[in-house]
Amino acid sequence: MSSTSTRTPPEQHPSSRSSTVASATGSTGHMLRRGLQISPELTRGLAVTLLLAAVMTGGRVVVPIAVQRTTDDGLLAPGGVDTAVVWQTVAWSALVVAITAAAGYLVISRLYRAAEGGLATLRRTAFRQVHDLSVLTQSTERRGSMTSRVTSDVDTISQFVQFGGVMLVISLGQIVVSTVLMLTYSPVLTLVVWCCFVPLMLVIARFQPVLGRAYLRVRERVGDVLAAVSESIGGAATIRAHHLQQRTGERIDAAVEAHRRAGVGAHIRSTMAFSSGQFLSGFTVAVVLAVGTWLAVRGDVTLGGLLAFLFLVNLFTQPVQQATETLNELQNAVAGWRRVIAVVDTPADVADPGESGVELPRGPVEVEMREVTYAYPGAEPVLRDISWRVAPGSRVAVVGETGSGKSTLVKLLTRLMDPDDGVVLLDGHDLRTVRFSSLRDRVVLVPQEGFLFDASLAENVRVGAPDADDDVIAAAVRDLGLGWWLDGLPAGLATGVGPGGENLSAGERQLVAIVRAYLADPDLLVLDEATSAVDPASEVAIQDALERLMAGRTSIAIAHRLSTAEAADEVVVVDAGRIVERGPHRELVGAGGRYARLHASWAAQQRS
Ligand SMILES: Nc1ncnc2c1ncn2[C@@H]1O[C@H](COP(=O)(O)OP(=O)(O)OP(=O)(O)O)[C@@H](O)[C@H]1O
Repeated sequence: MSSTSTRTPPEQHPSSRSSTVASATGSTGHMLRRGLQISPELTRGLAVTLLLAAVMTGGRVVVPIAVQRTTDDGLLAPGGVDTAVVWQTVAWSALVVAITAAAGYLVISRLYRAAEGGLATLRRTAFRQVHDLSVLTQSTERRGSMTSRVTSDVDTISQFVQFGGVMLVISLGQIVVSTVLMLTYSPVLTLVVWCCFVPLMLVIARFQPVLGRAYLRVRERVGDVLAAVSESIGGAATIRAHHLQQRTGERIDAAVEAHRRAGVGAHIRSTMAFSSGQFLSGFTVAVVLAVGTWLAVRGDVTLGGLLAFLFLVNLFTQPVQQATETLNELQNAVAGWRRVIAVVDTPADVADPGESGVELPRGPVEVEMREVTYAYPGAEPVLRDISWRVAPGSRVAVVGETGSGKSTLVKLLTRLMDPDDGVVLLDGHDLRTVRFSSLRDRVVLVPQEGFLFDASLAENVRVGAPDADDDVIAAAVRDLGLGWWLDGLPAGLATGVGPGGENLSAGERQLVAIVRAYLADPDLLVLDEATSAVDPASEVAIQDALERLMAGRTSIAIAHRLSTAEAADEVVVVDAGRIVERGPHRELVGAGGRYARLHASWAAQQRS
């Protein structure tokens, strides 16, 4: 028996045997559309935001117009300085600037709200999906890498959606508005401006996929760093015990170095785009000044027109430069989106039939496997043609050598995975047709290495029955004959178990698992017996509590202890993925086969 009982987790459906989560493929546009589909908050109220953004953009052209009017119609008016025109223009400009500022405030606050809402939904969706993926998919993806998909990859998206997306639209609007105004002042100068900038735009367009790949590499390296770090923290005790500090340090260094290189590569590429934008802005202003002065001397533009034009060039070049930066953010965001969407869109390979599924009635369960075969992806079958029936209320011990397929059998019985061939039945119903909610109520898996949360004992056992109050929990502990244990704990049920349950002994962790399972009150108990040794007194307490837990329920235990096999109604011997012997303990010992040999070695071990 082991440290935790968990209710069979909700898993999803069989179609795909692929167990890995890579990065989603598809064009930037496709990724954006899919991202917006997953987080509808990002586009909610967008029309109003864009309208306000249009006001904000339109308001920006007031300065060049004001400059032109005050210069040409005010300061250089044919009849001398016209102060009325100057004051009037200044007053109007002040009003428009105030409105523009208010619109800007509203745009930004609306964007932040939409972005935070959308990203929270994305995080939640991705996180739930991580739990819906089969154990197989979860175990093939390194934990840190999976964590980075749900956390830091989502953060990269936030920078873009908080401002970049709408900035791109505002920039585009600003380019159009300034171009129209520039045309009214001087078509020739407008042509000059566009001629300077078109090459940059073409370069940027060609550069985007390169940047996209560079940022995806950065995201992947972030995942690698997190995976290496979390593994080294999780395995700290083993690392110390085997003096692996140097090797672990080297692995982390290598991951950090790869991340550094990827980061520098991406930033250098984006800086090249940014610097070329800056260079071209300066260059354009210089050319406009030269050509504009020549046109002014010829009388083709007024002084006010030229000054206004220079402001407009600034209005034009600013969003073009901004756009290069925003496009970088976009590529970074799309790289993050690719990795998160890959999680969200990975077909969960064990599906809940949901409302249309079967609701199993309460009472001891009959379990049956019919010609079940299972192979892990890309490997030979580890279970072949297993046919087996467990009568309601009976107690079965599954034994076999290490690697024979016992744990795989348990995963199929609790629907952590589905078989490739054959069927697993509970009370005659194919497990695939049983609602998860019903499965969770009726079947409880007590894994070998369960998880204890860094919380009180009460909170940890409440995993089995979330609604149980302290009195119910205390009563359950006493029902299991463990009152002495509870009474001896420093703070009773409020005792903290520590991270991973480290404040408890191995035996006590097993007791927590038993209480959890008892509170869950299942009809079928699937036990993966712990191999860790405990002191004789704890062993007796565990055995006694287990007896009480199993009473009146069907139970299937992977047995590592002789006593469990001896007490079972039936022993099933698994060897190389097949059931090779089955029957009551005494009969099998008498038969002198594989079980008899296993039993003899157990007995010898116990004597020694
Ligand atoms: N996630 C996995 N991916 C690929 N192969 C796996 C996976 N899990 C188990 N296997 C392989 O399947 C075979 C059966 O493993 P299983 O864990 O079911 O054996 P077991 O009898 O429970 O062993 P033990 O008593 O040591 O726990 C082994 O060869 C193992 O290497």
